[in-house]
Amino acid sequence: MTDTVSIRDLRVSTVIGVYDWEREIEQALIFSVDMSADVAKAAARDDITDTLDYSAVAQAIKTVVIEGRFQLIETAAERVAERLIADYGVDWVRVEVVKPIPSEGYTAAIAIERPVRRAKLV
Ligand SMILES: Nc1nc2c(c(=O)[nH]1)N=C([C@H](O)[C@@H](O)CO)CN2
Repeated sequence: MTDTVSIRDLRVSTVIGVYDWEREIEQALIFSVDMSADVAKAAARDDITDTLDYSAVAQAIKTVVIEGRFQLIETAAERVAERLIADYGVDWVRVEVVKPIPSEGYTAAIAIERPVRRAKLV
C-alpha cells in the first residue's frame, strides 16, 4: 500500500533534554509523521471510521511526548512510532522530530522509519 496519512508540524511543549537546566523548563518539539493507510476505502465511503483519524493521532503524540519527559529526541521518536503501530494498526510509520535550539543558533532533527521500508527489487 502506498497511501499515507500525515501530520505536519505538530508543536508540542514538553520537558526534553539531557542537561540539568533542560529538566527545569519546557521546550518545543515539532513532529511530522507519515503513516501507511488505505485512503481509497475511506474515500469510497466518505467515512472516518475507515481511515486513520489524524486528530486522534495528534492527541496521542502529544500524550506520549508530554508524559514521557524524555532526554533524547530519539527516544521521543521511537516511543511515538511504537504507540502508532500498537494503537492504530499502522504497519509503516515515519516520524521526524525537530528541536529548535535558539541559544545555540541551530535546529536539531532526527527521522526514523518503523519498520524500515525497503525498495522493491524487480
Ligand atoms: N543525538 C542527540 N544529541 C543530543 C541530544 C539529543 O536528544 N539527541 N540532546 C542534547 C541536548 O539536550 C541539547 O538539545 C541541549 O541544547 C544534546 N545532544
